[in-house]
This record gives sequence, structure tokens and C-alpha cells, in this order.
Amino acid sequence: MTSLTTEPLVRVDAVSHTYGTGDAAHHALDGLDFSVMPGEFVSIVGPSGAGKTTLLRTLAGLQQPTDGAVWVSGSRITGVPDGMAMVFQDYSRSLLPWLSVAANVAFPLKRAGAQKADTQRAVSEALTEVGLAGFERRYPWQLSGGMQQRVAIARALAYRPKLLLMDEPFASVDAQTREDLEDLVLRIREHHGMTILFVTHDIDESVYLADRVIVLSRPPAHVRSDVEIDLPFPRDQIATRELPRFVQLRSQVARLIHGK
Ligand SMILES: Nc1ncnc2c1ncn2[C@@H]1O[C@H](COP(=O)(O)OP(=O)(O)OP(=O)(O)O)[C@@H](O)[C@H]1O
Repeated sequence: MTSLTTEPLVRVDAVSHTYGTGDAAHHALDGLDFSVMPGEFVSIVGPSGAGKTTLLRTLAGLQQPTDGAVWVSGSRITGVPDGMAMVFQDYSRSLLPWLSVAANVAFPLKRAGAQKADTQRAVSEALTEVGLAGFERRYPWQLSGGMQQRVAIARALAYRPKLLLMDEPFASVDAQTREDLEDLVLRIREHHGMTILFVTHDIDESVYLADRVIVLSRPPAHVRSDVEIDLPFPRDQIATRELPRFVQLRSQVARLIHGK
């Protein structure tokens, strides 16, 4: 996924975040610095409670850092940036149960004022891409967990984001579905060339998917390490995970998370 441009799409510049004040203050992020180039797939891992979700929410413009700044496409973000979509772990709360699958996927496009015909085409293409053509009229609660997360991915895709943020998106699905969804995200990335930041607790998943794994330290979090994942593409659930280099990289990331 090489790019001719040398400008990062995302620049996290000395970002710190403290929740609360005084005795109740919790210093979650401490001077985080890193950049993400257009088209890169970057996994973010770290010890439990390290501040991964805080970082992603800050990148999404959902909360302001108490210090430092986030830049997307060269502009300092002060709210949700254009061209960004987010997929959360909890699909049952992020999908609207009273809307059909198609209406859920169309929702952000309608809010953005897209033309009806364009919306219909984007919804149909996105649902086909995630393997849910034919399920347009169903409701989220009529689908399995993995299918609901596909709907959430289709909703993000239909918006044609250049930056996709994913916060432990596959933590609530079974192992086989998780592998299928991992490969779906790799295909989408290959097809659309979008930039993806992916928070996960799963070390194997972080290595399997990414070009780079950013390892956060214990809180207050700084970037402990930025590990290049030099595994060949296309990745394969069995062949890639069998590679000695995969095993080496997963051990390296695990040691970094455990502070060794
Ligand atoms: N809105 C909030 N108000 C106060 N403290 C918060 C808030 N959100 C998060 N925190 C605290 O900030 C720290 C980092 O939380 P965050 O959810 O970002 O970590 P995480 O790495 O995503 O966690 P996990 O590994 O459990 O998914 C935690 O100690 C958490 O309790």
C-alpha cells in the first residue's frame, strides 16, 4: 500500500489527556507522538486501561486533548473531521434497532445531505461488499452478532471515508467470525486504499492485520514502541500465522505490552 505523497494523513502531536481535576484527576495520555501515512493500516495495542479508547476518541474529534493536537490532512481537528468513520465494539448499541439494515447504512449519508439515488447506490454497494446483499429489509436484531458488525462496517464504507477508526470491532464475536471479519477488513482496505487505525486487545490480530503496530505504555500512556510488520500481503489466516516472522513479531509485541 505505498503512496507517493510524503505528508501524513494523521499527525498526533504531543497529545496528553487528563480526566477530572484535583485529587480525582486521571492522567490517561502523556505526550503521545506518532504519524500515519495515507493508506497505512496501523494497529494500536497496550496494557488494559492504557488509554487506547481515549486516543481513538481524540482522533475522532469526539473529545479534545487537554494538551497537544491532532492533525488530519494538514488541519488541526477541533471536531469530527470530514472523511472519517468509526466502527465500535458494541454493534448492538451503534446500530439503530428501529431502522432496517439499509436505513442504518444510509443514515450518515442522509444526515450529510446526499442525494437519494447516490445513497441507494452506496448502500447497495457497501452491503454487497460485506456479503449482506439481500438483507436490506431485515432489522439488526434479526441478524447474528457477526452480521450486525458487517452492517456497522457497511455503514462506515458507504460513507467512503479516507480514515477509518476501529475500536476493538471484533471483540464480541466468535473466533471463526472474527477471522472472516479480519479478512473482510483487509479486502476493503486493499480495494479502497483507505487508512485504518485499529485498536485491539488481541496481539495476533494486531500483527495479522497491520503495516505497523503502535504499542502504548502503561498509563499515563506514551508510545512505547512502533513496530513495523514486514509480513507479505496478501495475508492468510493459516499461512501467515505459521510464518516464523509472524511468531517473532507477536512475541515482540507481547513483550512490549508486558513491559519486558
Ligand atoms: N470519561 C471518563 N472519565 C474519567 N475517566 C475516564 C473516562 N474515560 C476513561 N477514563 C479512564 O481513563 C483510563 C483509560 O481509559 P481507556 O478506556 O481509554 O483505556 P483502554 O486502553 O481503551 O482500556 P481497555 O484496555 O480496558 O479497553 C482508564 O483508567 C479509565 O478509567
